[in-house]
Amino acid sequence: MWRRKTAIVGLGGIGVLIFVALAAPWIAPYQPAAQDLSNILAPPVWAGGDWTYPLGTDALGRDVLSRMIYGARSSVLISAFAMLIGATLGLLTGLIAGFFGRFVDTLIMRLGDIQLALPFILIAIVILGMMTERAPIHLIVVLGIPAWIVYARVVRARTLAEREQDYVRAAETIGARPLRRMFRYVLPQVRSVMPAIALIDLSHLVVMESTLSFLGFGLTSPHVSWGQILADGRQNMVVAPWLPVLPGVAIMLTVLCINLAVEGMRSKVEPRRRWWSTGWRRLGAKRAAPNGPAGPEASTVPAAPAGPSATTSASVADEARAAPTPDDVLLDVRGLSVEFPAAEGRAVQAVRGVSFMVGRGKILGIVGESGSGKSVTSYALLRLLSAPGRVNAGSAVFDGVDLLRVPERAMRRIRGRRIGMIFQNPVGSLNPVLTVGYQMIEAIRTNRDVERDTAVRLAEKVFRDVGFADPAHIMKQYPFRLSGGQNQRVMIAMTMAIEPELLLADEPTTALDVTTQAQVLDQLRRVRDEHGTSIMIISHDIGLIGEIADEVVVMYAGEVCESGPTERVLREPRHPYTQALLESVPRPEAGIDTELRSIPGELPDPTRDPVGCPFAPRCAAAMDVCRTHDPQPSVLGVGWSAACHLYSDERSEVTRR
Ligand SMILES: Nc1ncnc2c1ncn2[C@@H]1O[C@H](COP(=O)(O)OP(=O)(O)OP(=O)(O)O)[C@@H](O)[C@H]1O
Repeated sequence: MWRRKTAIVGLGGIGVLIFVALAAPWIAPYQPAAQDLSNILAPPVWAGGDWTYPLGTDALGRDVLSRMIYGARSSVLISAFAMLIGATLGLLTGLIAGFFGRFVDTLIMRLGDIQLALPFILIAIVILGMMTERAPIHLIVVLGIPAWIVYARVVRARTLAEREQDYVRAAETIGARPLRRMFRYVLPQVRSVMPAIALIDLSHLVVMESTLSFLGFGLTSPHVSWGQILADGRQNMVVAPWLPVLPGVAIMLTVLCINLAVEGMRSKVEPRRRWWSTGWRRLGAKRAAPNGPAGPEASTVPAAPAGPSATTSASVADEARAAPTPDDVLLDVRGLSVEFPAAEGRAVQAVRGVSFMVGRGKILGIVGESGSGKSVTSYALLRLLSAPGRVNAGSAVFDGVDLLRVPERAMRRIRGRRIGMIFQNPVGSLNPVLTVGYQMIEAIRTNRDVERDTAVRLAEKVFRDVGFADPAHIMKQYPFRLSGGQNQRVMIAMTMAIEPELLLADEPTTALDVTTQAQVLDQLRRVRDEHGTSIMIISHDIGLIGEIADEVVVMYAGEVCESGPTERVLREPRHPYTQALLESVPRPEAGIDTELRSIPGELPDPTRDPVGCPFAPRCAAAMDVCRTHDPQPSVLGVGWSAACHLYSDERSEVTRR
């Protein structure tokens, strides 16, 4: 709200300035060079002068008000046109450098470096000093051309990220020429950075133009600029102090208004800073790049959906994909595949054709050992994969919207606001230099249109809800002053305050002691029960998933090996991997003497496409077919399936080892 108000003030000021600049010939009472020699250094009205010259006159008897008005005209026109030249050159060169890369990029960027190393003001003085007559066009060219590098650097960086996007590659495969790809696919994504840079550049140009005029290298008479008025006024500062003050104040107010407008525009052109932004940062700066599947033309690999519609047949899976998602399903992920291209044309296949559903108001647990693809799955859903990771197949329909294909702008409105995330390391996910109260209020106000007082009250309420007896005290604390459990509860409180429909919790209790773990799980249940939030919780601890989840998805080597209602899967695990996972954690019903077993062997090399079942080399029940054929999910009960040959129709034809 505050940001919006300051932006309105800034834009209002700029609007007034533009009006004055354009209407100068009509609103200025005199010509700027007209002299009244009988009224030299007449004082302004507040210093005893009369209304003939409201701002007084200068040493040549010229009306200061008229000169200020015409000065605004010069300053605005010169700065605006110089900005347009710089922005156009910078946008084109940045786009070309980023898009074509290699030699072109090196050449353009080194030219930029050379230019930045040169003292701009001295060069401008030399060039302008060689001219006896200086009109606005001369200043526009001298100020405008060097500004290109400011734009080019930012545009290049954006272009570098954007050209890697699958939809740009897809355009290439359908034959779109480079210039078309550059202007039609990349340019619309990168141009959003321009308004904010242009405004910053504008304020810089206003100051530069005034500085050059002040130094005597600006416009020559009859043109007038604020810098010139300032320079003239300096000579009579003792007898007429208002003369240098008036243009000084005008320059200062102009720069202030532009900066206020920039501040407001930042929220429009940059992704909004959210409470979890530090969390994203933890994942690596490049994660924020959108990485949906390869555009509308992307092929999707048929994959059998798990859950209620899981079958053994790919064709039935296709039918299921076409079927509308039931109303009680909030998130429907089908055939999700993610890869990380590696050296020598290889790729880490982190997630392979994963399908699952998250019901409204339900908790889904995703379990599997380290490296099984759990986290990558959740990052893919939020389109926060670290580069060069990309989704190469699948869909993830969240409340009717495919998260993997929705435009990035719409995705920004979904992330945080509709889908929240809790990270493994809560301390690292909070900004260490801001109090948790500040971060909480910022989170609320970024995502909900409420006044500060309301946000504070809401913050106190949710902090109380997550078990802080004295919310006011907690809100004054910095994250490092709180324990891991307290920080995790802060993160949960932030999520509760924003009330997303879906909460992704990646190992939310890993760093916590058992008592605090229980408290955090309790909080998550309360979020579900009181707000109806659906939760997708990721853990390597199947015992923990058993405690909290309604449905469970067991992942191994990037694939779903078993999924279904938690109670059934944990009571009668069918997939040998699920069984092995359960045998590796203590269970109350197993008895005190039961020995915990570790799973022998290790995960297969993710850069190699596994032949047959990926778990076969570690599976005590492996059969010959397991080493040659990929098992398809077999339905075991309502919403329960396992991808294991033990339950496939062919099992009678194969020999147990
Ligand atoms: N940035 C990356 N570059 C290359 N490979 C990656 C990258 N991030 C993840 N992977 C690979 O993706 C696979 C799945 O990783 P993921 O982090 O999803 O596993 P996980 O089951 O969440 O494990 P953990 O519990 O340890 O986080 C692993 O083989 C991992 O090496």
